[in-house]
Order: sequence, then structure tokens, then C-alpha cells
Amino acid sequence: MSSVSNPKRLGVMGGTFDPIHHGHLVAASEVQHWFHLDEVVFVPTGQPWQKTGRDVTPAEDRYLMTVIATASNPVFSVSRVDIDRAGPTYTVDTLRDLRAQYGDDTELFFITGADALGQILSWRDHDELFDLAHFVGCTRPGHDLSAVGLPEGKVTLVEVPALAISSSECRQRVAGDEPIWYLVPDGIVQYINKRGLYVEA
Ligand SMILES: Nc1ncnc2c1ncn2[C@@H]1O[C@H](COP(=O)(O)OP(=O)(O)OP(=O)(O)O)[C@@H](O)[C@H]1O
Ligand SMILES: O=C(O)c1ccc[n+]([C@@H]2O[C@H](COP(=O)([O-])O)[C@@H](O)[C@H]2O)c1
Repeated sequence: MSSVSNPKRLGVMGGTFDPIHHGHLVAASEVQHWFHLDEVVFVPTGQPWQKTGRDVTPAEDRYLMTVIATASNPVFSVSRVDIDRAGPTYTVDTLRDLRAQYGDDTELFFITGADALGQILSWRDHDELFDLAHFVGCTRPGHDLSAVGLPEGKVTLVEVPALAISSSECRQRVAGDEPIWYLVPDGIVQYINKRGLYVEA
């Protein structure tokens, strides 16, 4: 008797995560639930080439914060593919590397917020992206959620509980000696304090 197994459904949540916050975690959790994903892998960027104009926190700190924030969820994991690859981070490379690692029969779902979704046509090799993964765009306060101009059938828009949190605001709050409790997981507040991150805006 032959057994037929369903292909694995893998969510991919790419981000700079400087720092990771509850907006990221809620978006990933909602998409995991509604798309019946077996796992969501968080992929911190190595060199985010479109985030110019400020110094990004060292990759190892962003990686460790992502591990701390996701550790308690059994279907969340963290990948080093982008931080271990030299040069600017392109999602086309992320998806190729994950496909090689997880196998061709794994279905990839790239999870992105409305702001990032609106920029996809400026990403490297954007035509190929839609052959490698299905894209899931999530609502984000202050950004319109629209798939206009993107290939039909390759992008799904989902409404997630809106959290008006950004990494920029978290960094500014720390620099201004304002609290970030409950905007980020407790362990992230403690890690930021321990490492003295973001004291200068
Ligand atoms: N509050 C949020 N709700 C939904 N999606 C979000 C939210 N914050 C970030 N995202 C999405 O998570 C992904 C990674 O975001 P990123 O790490 O750049 O965080 P950010 O808060 O946008 O950072 P920054 O303020 O430094 O630009 C992007 O696809 C982004 O759209
Ligand atoms: O592939 C690209 O050219 C590209 C350009 C900008 C952003 N991205 C990806 O989009 C995700 C969110 O990026 P960011 O810069 O908003 O943290 C992250 O996985 C990035 O690698 C990808």
C-alpha cells in the first residue's frame, strides 16, 4: 500500500527585525492559522539594501532577538540563510535557498506587510519571485493593502488585527527613554537593555 503525504506548507516571514515586535508576530500567527501552515520560518535580513540612511543593528543581535521572540511558539522557527549570505539581501535568494533546504515539494508562502507588498516591483528579479512562492499581504495601519499591478492568483490579501507598531518607533522610544513594554515581547525589552541597543536614535 502506498502512502500519499501532503506537501509541507511553509510560511516565510522576512524582515530586518530591528527589533522584532508584536506586529510581526501577530501577522505571522494569523497567516499561519488561516493558511494552515505547518511552520513559519522568520528570516532576518543580512544587508537590507532598501533601508538606507541609518546603521542597522548587527545581524547577530537581530537574529538572537528573533530567536527569543519566537522560541515559545512550536510552529515558529528562525533561519540564518540571509545573514550568512554575503552581500545585499534579495528575497529571490532567500526563497531559492529555502527551496533547496526544504525540497521542491514544499509550498512557500512569503508573508509581508502592506508597505513591503507595495514595493515588491522594485525588488531584485521580481518576476521570478511569484514562481517561487505565493505572496500573502497583511494589513498594516497607515498603509493601503492592495495587490494592484501584481500577478493575478499569486498574491492573497488578508486582514490581520491592526497593530500600529513599527521597529522605528520602538528604537525612537528607547532613545527617548520611553517604555517599549508590551510593544515587543518581554525578553526583547530585556535583551535591548542588556546589550544597550538603540540608546542613540
Ligand atoms: N505592525 C505591523 N503589522 C503588519 N505587518 C508589519 C508590521 N510591522 C512590520 N510589518 C511587516 O513585517 C515585515 C518586516 O518589517 P520590518 O522588520 O522592516 O519592520 P518595520 O516595523 O517596518 O521596521 P522599520 O520601522 O525599521 O522600517 C515587512 O513585511 C513589514 O511590512
Ligand atoms: O529582494 C529585494 O530586492 C528586497 C528589497 C527590499 C526588501 N526585501 C525583503 O522584504 C522583507 C522586509 O524587508 P524590510 O527591509 O522591510 O525589513 C525582507 O525579507 C527583505 O529581504 C527584499
